[in-house]
Amino acid sequence: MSSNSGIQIPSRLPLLLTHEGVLLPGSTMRISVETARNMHLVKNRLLKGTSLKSTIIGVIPNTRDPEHDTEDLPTLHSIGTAGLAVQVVGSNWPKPHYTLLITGLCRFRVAQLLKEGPFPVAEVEQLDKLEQYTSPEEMSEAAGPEGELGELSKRFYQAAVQLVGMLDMSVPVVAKLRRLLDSLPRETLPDVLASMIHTSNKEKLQVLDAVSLEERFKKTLPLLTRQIEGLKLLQKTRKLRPDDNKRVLAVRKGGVLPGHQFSLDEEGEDEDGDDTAVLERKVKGANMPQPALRVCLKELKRLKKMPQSMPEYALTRNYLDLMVELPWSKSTTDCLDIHAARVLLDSDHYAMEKLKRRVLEYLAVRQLKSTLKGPILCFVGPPGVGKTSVGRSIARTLGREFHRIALGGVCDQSDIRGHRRTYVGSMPGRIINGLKTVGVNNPVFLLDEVDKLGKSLQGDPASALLEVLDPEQNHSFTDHYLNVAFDLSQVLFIATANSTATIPPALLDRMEVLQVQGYTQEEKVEIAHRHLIPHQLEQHGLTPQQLQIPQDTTQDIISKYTREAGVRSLERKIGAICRAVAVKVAEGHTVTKSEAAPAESTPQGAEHGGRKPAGEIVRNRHGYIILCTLPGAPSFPPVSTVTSHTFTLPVGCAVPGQKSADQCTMPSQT
Ligand SMILES: Nc1ncnc2c1ncn2[C@@H]1O[C@H](COP(=O)(O)OP(=O)(O)OP(=O)(O)O)[C@@H](O)[C@H]1O
Repeated sequence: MSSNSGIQIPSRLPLLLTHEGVLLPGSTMRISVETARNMHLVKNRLLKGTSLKSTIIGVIPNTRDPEHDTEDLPTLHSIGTAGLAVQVVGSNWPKPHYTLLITGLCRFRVAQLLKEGPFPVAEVEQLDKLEQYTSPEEMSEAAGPEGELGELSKRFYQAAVQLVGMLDMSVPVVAKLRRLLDSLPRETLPDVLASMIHTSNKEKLQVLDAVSLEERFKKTLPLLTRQIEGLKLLQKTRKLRPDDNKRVLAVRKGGVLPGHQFSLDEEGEDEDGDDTAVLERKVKGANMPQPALRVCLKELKRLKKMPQSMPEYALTRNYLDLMVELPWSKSTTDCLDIHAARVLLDSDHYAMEKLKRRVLEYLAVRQLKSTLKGPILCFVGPPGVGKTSVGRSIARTLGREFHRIALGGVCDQSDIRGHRRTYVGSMPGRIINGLKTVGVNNPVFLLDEVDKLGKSLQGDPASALLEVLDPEQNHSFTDHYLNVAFDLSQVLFIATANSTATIPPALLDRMEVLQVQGYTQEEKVEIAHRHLIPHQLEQHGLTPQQLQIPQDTTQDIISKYTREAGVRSLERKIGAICRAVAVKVAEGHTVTKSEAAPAESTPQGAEHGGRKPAGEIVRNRHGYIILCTLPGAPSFPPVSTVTSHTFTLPVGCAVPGQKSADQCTMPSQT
């Protein structure tokens, strides 16, 4: 249907190729500008042009697979829609990006491609009549009341009225749509309705290609009927099960209403409605206290009224998601068996009697009084004495969740208390985040390195901790982001510090300080053999048969290789030994007869006067034995003194006379 009368579009149009759908005349579409071609069009034509003519562009559906779209121009679909760019939104930072709002005017056919770059320009032939106004009567007259087109347009109009009648007329946009149906020329109805109802891109493309009006009516009428049937089914399902939103969704997803593009119809609103309905159910089922529930319901009400495209929608949604995820009344049951707790604590850590006693006391009182508030303990001691790891062990003993909050270097109070929601990128603080992570309201929170909190212009995090760590106040801890109180009284807070000197007095006053002393040499040897060596062997995939470390060797490592109150370096040294042995094991060294011969008979043994040189790993029949780790120092005990009873490791021992000549130097720690 060529147009000779009415408004004419320019005969040369710049072309915008889009993957984002099919623009039909009479509808408006938002198109994101991504390709270099389209970017040039926006920059050189839309942003530079000053006349109305320069805002008219040709929109052509890009039928090439977006995954394989390249710089070169694809084969152009022969029919496109001339559109008016009514809005160009975008920014040049961090990289140029634009979004166009385009209103479709009429169809055109690409007559000839005039240029390809930087953006394509084509000579076009206008296919639709573009007039200011054609009344429905004029249209009927033109088609003739008895003509097939007249009949088709009448049926189409009636179906459209039926469809709109099924929607909720109290919604302003629906009422407007009803008025629009009467005022629009009927020839425009197929395009307008096809862009509103659920149609796939392929179906829209067929409507676009239907140049003859009759064909267009024929193509869109079944789509309209399908939408009506879908709505009927939806309404029937609702009547049957008014509350079962899932069923409604399933009906939709089942293909009654295919396609998932933008539409003004009821379904779009429903999906949104379902989403908020699910959220509402979650809010009501989150068992939150009344004040928090009130706030949530208020926010939910606002959310329902907000369009999804509004930035605040996402913020409110995130807030509500967090609120429903928080463990307002979810807690774990404490394991109050004192005997089992004692065994567990002893199996995890050697010594540390004071700490263990305090935990058992807490357990005992909890047995007698179930509403006991969580104490706030502060373990103070030198690095590596097991303050952090005992915290983890306490959580395990109590059967509670464990969460560690590293406070070293934190200098912003919003790290603890969160940001107010008015800030861009606002987040809850670490306490609320931790609760969300563990999902229960009675975890063990380890506030690690509380003495290393910093101060800055962003406030003093130590002051923010005052409320958290005050048993009298923390039942109503208010994070700035949540803006409602959360009860922290069941949380067991354990702080760790290397020294009390840098802890602000007000904070220190709220905590029960338990000093953890450094270990004696004997204690370290016990810790090494009970915990560190088995742990390191496991970490390096070695068995106790493959590496046995005599107590004398451990003592030597402790006294000559480590100078510390804790056992961290000791653990590292043992790790280094394990790595060296792991290399030997991986190389597949097998013990030969000569290797198993007594060391005294070997030249090396003689060279050292019967003593092993320093820093050696000596292998026996069963595996490897570390004799000494002192490089060059002659003070380690001769192998003959290493007997089975000197081993703490349960399996295997060095048997005198099985020393090997296959020796290597003690690995340096890496
Ligand atoms: N008494 C002990 N029994 C068993 N293992 C221990 C003992 N003391 C320390 N350890 C071990 O020492 C290592 C270091 O401990 P941890 O990290 O808890 O030290 P810390 O006191 O928290 O140090 P920092 O103050 O530097 O944080 C851990 O692997 C831990 O298991």
